[in-house]
Amino acid sequence: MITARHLQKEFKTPVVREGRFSGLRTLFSREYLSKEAVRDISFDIGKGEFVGYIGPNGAGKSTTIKMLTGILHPTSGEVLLGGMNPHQERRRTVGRLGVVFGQRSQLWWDLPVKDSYDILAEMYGVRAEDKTKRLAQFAELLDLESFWATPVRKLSLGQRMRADLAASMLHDPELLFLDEPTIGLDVNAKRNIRQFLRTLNEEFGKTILLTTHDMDDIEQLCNRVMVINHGQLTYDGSIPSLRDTIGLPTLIRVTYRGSYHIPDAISSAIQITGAENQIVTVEVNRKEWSTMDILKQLEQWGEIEDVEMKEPDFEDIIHRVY
Ligand SMILES: Nc1ncnc2c1ncn2[C@@H]1O[C@H](COP(=O)(O)OP(=O)(O)OP(=O)(O)O)[C@@H](O)[C@H]1O
Repeated sequence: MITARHLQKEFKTPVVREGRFSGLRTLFSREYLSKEAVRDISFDIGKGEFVGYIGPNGAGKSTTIKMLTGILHPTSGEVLLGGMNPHQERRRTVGRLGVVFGQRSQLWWDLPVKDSYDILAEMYGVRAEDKTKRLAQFAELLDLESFWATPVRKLSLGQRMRADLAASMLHDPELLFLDEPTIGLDVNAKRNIRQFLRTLNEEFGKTILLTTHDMDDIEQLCNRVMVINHGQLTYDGSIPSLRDTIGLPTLIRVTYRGSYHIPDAISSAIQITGAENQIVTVEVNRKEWSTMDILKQLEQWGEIEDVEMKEPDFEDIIHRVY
């Protein structure tokens, strides 16, 4: 569905001159600073995948998305969306993709929400009956009707995001690019948006590429994550294998019934981080040891009453990757 081959983007900005007539001298300057925003990125995204594209600020995410959607021309490399080059075959590819930027709206600020849909349907050549059918579907899934007639500028952020998502899907694209769709939203609004995205992916079979700084979005929605840092792809795979690669320890809290005894020599795979009253806390690397093996060890120390396990937070894992 999406193919990126050796994508590169270098930005050249003129060196800013100082002193008298600095603006004019900068304008005619032949000296440039170059910035390699994206360096030799390649990947394939198949139909129906839900992929998270993450990385620290300035890593090159937006630049990649702009190249994928045909807004920016790569310095070198190739992008194909469903076999088409989005830059050269702009009109055809635009019809197959939907884009949502959390920070910007594609709706008309002073018009009621429903008027924006009329304009977009016209622009994309959506037939009247398709528009009615899809809007009825989205109205139900996103509860649009309560602000149907409200001018976009008066919508709350959560309402605006729901309205924008419906707008991006009005022409029924197969591919959806989302840039921070839950930014600034409260817990409830985030949940609604995530549910809608899940429905689009699982029930409508849409292929989705999601850029976000919200790791809960990634963990809850994506079956694959790509990490970009300093313009390079540093990880591309599933979340469980990312956990394994980073290998942060799992925390196990064991409550013993009665007395227990921690032997002097224990496996180096187990680190004791606390032993107070009846509770012993250990950190274990589950890459080296299975849960059963660890529990068998802990059982030898005393009679176990209760066990609690805590996997490393996804945020902590990502912190290691960045
Ligand atoms: N038009 C441009 N001209 C010059 N440099 C640019 C331009 N657009 C982006 N850059 C630079 O390219 C690098 C990557 O920027 P990009 O916006 O792709 O990062 P990002 O990963 O989307 O960051 P964020 O998470 O902050 O949105 C940054 O150093 C940025 O300053």
